[in-house]
Amino acid sequence: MIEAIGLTKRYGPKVAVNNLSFTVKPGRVTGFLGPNGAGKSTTMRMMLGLDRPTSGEVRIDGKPYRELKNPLRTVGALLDAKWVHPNRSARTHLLWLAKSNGLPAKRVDEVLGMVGLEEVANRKAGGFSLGMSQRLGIATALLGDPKILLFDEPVNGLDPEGIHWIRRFMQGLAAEGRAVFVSSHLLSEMALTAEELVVIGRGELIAQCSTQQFVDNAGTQGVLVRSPGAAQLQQLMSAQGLSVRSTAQDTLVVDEAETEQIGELAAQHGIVLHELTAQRSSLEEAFMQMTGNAVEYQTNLGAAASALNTSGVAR
Ligand SMILES: Nc1ncnc2c1ncn2[C@@H]1O[C@H](COP(=O)(O)OP(=O)(O)OP(=O)(O)O)[C@@H](O)[C@H]1O
Repeated sequence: MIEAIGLTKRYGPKVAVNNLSFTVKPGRVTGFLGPNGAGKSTTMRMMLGLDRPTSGEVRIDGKPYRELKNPLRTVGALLDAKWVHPNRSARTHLLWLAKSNGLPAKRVDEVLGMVGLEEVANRKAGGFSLGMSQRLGIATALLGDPKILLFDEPVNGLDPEGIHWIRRFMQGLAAEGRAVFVSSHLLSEMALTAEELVVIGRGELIAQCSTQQFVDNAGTQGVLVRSPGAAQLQQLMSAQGLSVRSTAQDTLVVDEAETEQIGELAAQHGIVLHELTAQRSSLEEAFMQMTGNAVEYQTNLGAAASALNTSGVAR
């Protein structure tokens, strides 16, 4: 299990990560979601002891990374798939790492087999495609058979087959009881991969909840109404406390409303409707709105938070 507690990182005046607290539990894939520049890589580096927090701490099985007796046997990480000497073969790279960390050489063939690189194991890693490099990075992370795995944007730049393979592989690792923490800036990708989400925007926590909860709440609901009696209907809806905007002479958009409610109101007052359509913004749009605007534009904080009206959500 990983616990981030009040984690903060400043680079001069820039606050990259701000008072971030969350937990990563074993037996599931936890997605670490946030747009580019949100602070995901900085957080992961602090988790691995590669960057020192300005304040706060990360505990891995109750201890900071630097106090782990056998770090590679506890935590495996893929931060940068191209971090391999280009003239070394995949096998030599893994053997060198295994040797320098007191791990048995036979583990190298095991991990090469797990990621499907046996046939190219003696080729120079410099000539590997991005997908092969990612597999080698994953093999490296698995070398110490760790219970905790961190992957930073592992599917970036991969083709659909590579993405599918990594997704299934991470889910398999979680099914073995490992804690898998994987970052991405794509909600659609994480919705398919992760069971739990930690969502950040501009360095701050927006939500930690199940993916299902997040997806159910992320798309804001509205209703589009077209009516020759739009002006009268707008007055009636405003009187009921609904937020209504007129987008054309006969067209209204009502936030956070249900079609039934509006249809019944119109019927009660004999107002003719030409159209009554439920609208749901796309998940990715809702996510960008929450993570992009929530922190920078304080006036939008309420709207962003109400879109996520769940108990596991930061406000
Ligand atoms: N060494 C550094 N010095 C100054 N600013 C930094 C440094 N490292 C990161 N930052 C800034 O901190 C913020 C968070 O960066 P970080 O790379 O952690 O975000 P990210 O969510 O991983 O984004 P990406 O998906 O683009 O990698 C960014 O604004 C970045 O410019």
